[in-house]
Amino acid sequence: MYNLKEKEMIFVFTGPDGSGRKTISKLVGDTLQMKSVISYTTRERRHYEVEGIDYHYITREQFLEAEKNEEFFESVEIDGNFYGIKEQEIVDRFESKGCIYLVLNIEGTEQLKEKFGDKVIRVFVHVDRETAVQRQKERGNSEEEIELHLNHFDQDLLYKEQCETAVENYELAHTVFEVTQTIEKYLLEKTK
Ligand SMILES: Nc1ncnc2c1ncn2[C@@H]1O[C@H](COP(=O)(O)OP(=O)(O)OP(=O)(O)O)[C@@H](O)[C@H]1O
Ligand SMILES: Nc1nc2c(ncn2[C@@H]2O[C@H](COP(=O)(O)O)[C@@H](O)[C@H]2O)c(=O)[nH]1
Repeated sequence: MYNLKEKEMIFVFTGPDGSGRKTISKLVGDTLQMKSVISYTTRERRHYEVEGIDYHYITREQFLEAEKNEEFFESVEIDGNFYGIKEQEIVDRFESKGCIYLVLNIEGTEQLKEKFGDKVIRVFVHVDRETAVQRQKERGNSEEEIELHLNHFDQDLLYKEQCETAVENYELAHTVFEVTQTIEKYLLEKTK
């Protein structure tokens, strides 16, 4: 397992599905010139997703083989599908910059927090249940998928209290501004 170096940090965007983590993290990452790493998943590609941009879509066999070879930095099973981030890709990212961001479910976030402590800053993004459902419907998620997400919505919300920072995501520009400022503070602190 890769051990983060002294000044290396990971910002993890977490929270319930549909809260806007991917959207916010991308905009904040672009603003701060901070990059992410694309996850591998065995989940089927949704019609609006693109291979190599949203995920790398692989078979269960490929995933299990990679797991056997200890290629994953972290991995989880969610609603019957596997998700993971390749360690080598994390190492490559850290070579070009000392901080990266990831968008993870709560279990994966907690795994990294336990391993790396203060080097992991958790940004919890949240909206109310109705808004999360509405956004997923508008984006074209199936009813079944939304239902699966809702099964752990309330449980996911409880994790907010444990995170280093939390933000409500209603007005996009405002949320991005707030999160950018928060992350900048952590980055400034790191350079001291
Ligand atoms: N502030 C906002 N106002 C309106 N729509 C938003 C806002 N933030 C995100 N969205 C939209 O909501 C949908 C879900 O956002 P996003 O994919 O970023 O969420 P997520 O938390 O990563 O969840 P998931 O894992 O389900 O994708 C997207 O269609 C996105 O464009
Ligand atoms: N722990 C990890 N969580 C991941 C990874 N890639 C994505 N995710 C999270 O999984 C759920 C479901 O995602 P969906 O795209 O199928 O709706 C969501 O919370 C993602 O943020 C990963 O590599 N590890």
